[in-house]
Amino acid sequence: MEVRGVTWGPKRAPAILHDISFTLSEGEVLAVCGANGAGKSSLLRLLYRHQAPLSGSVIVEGRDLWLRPAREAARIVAAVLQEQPTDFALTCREIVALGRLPHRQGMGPGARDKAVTDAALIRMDLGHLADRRFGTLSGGERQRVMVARALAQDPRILVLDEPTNHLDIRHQLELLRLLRGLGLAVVCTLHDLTLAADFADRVLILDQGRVIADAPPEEALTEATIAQAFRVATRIDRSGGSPHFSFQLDL
Ligand SMILES: Nc1ncnc2c1ncn2[C@@H]1O[C@H](COP(=O)(O)OP(=O)(O)OP(=O)(O)O)[C@@H](O)[C@H]1O
Repeated sequence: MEVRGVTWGPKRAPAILHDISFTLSEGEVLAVCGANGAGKSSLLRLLYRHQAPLSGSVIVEGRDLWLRPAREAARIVAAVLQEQPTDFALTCREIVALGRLPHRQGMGPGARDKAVTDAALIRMDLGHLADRRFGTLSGGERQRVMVARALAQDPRILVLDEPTNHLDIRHQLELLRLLRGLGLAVVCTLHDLTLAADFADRVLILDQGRVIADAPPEEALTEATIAQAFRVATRIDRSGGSPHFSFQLDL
């Protein structure tokens, strides 16, 4: 994926994203970090073909994402969003099976659709919940269903908005390890800088809709960039295996 100079903002309002460019290679994991309102979710919406950039382009596998039909784009890019389906009467399996829609031939699901749906349920540790109604699941279980739906979509690029929300520590680590192991290009927003440092190949930091860093975690997550992006004083202890961040309000 190649993002070339994209700008976006709501109609008749100042721009929110300013001239953003970056590339994402196969198998690479990119964490997008930044303060509340920095533009992370807005940027992600351009990547899964939900919103078109006002200028610039998102090129996927050599072609502008917006020149591809929606169904074709959905076979390439899958998204896990913060908003979840409101159709609480559907079972887990039915929601995960929705991920197969861009691939389906003919009327109903075929044998491959069923096999891929089952594999995604198992992969997200949801086998025992497959026939439960979505509305009866806990927040973390619902989040895992949404990731399973995206996996069932069998995409080449996975875009996730705060995927670790609602997950306990074990499920956070399991999810991030799973994402790393998929071999897909992954873009995800993360508020937890330690998780971003441990899990991402690259960290892109947004500040007021502009990229202020796009580099491997140890280069991107510095005391200076964190101070600029989050308006907090930071000390980073890199003496252990993972960096340890401590924060103070006073700059
Ligand atoms: N459709 C819209 N109309 C007006 N303002 C919008 C719209 N979409 C986003 N914004 C504004 O753009 C800014 C960036 O929003 P965005 O949701 O991308 O931030 P974020 O970095 O994901 O924040 P958070 O960490 O709080 O989720 C915010 O100030 C938001 O209010």
